[in-house]
Amino acid sequence: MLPKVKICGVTQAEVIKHLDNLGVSYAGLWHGIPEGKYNLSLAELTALTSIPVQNVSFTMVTLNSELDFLSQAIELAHINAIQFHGFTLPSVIEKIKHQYGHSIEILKVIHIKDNQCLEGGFIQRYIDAGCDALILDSYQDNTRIGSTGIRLEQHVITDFVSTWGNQISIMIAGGLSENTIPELITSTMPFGIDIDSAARHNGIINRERVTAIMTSVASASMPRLETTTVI
Ligand SMILES: O=C(O)c1ccccc1N[C@@H]1O[C@H](COP(=O)(O)O)[C@@H](O)[C@H]1O
Repeated sequence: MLPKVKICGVTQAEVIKHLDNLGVSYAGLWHGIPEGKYNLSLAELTALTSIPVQNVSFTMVTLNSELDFLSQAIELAHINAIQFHGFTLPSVIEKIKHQYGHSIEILKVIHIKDNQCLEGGFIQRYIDAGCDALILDSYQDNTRIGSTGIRLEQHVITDFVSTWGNQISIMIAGGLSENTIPELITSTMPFGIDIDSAARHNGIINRERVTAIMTSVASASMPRLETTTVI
């Protein structure tokens, strides 16, 4: 199975249609990211998630852990998944899962700084709370919580996947592009990849950029043919 692709920070209806046609699995829509450059109001989130799609899961990306805020978005917009960025408590995830069950997929970002996992002691609790997948991403500080441009070192990814990959699906984020995807897929074959910056041209998500990413994922995932030398 091909790794799933999430493209993050969508703000336009036309982009949703492109992502859906290109076979992208998750469209990340920012809501509850104060002053975030792609942040959407509830009305904008509701409008974008009303577009009919075949493939894409509408994924609300948020730093907000307040239950009233989350419930309002779930009940008014047509979201399929929530990506909790930042330091959400496992109890919040447990409550959302308890209330909405399988209708909302939960992706929890696990932040890596200087090769250390900042939520190291919480991973089992996130899994037990009902998270569907974890996203490993690089973290700099409170002002650069995502899109840091810092790629995770391969040994950090390998260690994490070998420790937790038998319990939960793992996605990888952090400065990925069509140039770095092949190495990641060959060495790790993650459940999914999460991309923001590399999907853009002049700051706008671009069909050609996403096509390059999808092509890279598909070709890197093809089984290699063994060559036999006949003497
Ligand atoms: O980009 C940000 O500043 C940001 C802020 C709050 C939540 C998420 C944010 N970015 C997310 O980081 C990953 C990886 O992006 P990239 O490919 O490294 O540019 C993605 O989910 C972004 O939306």
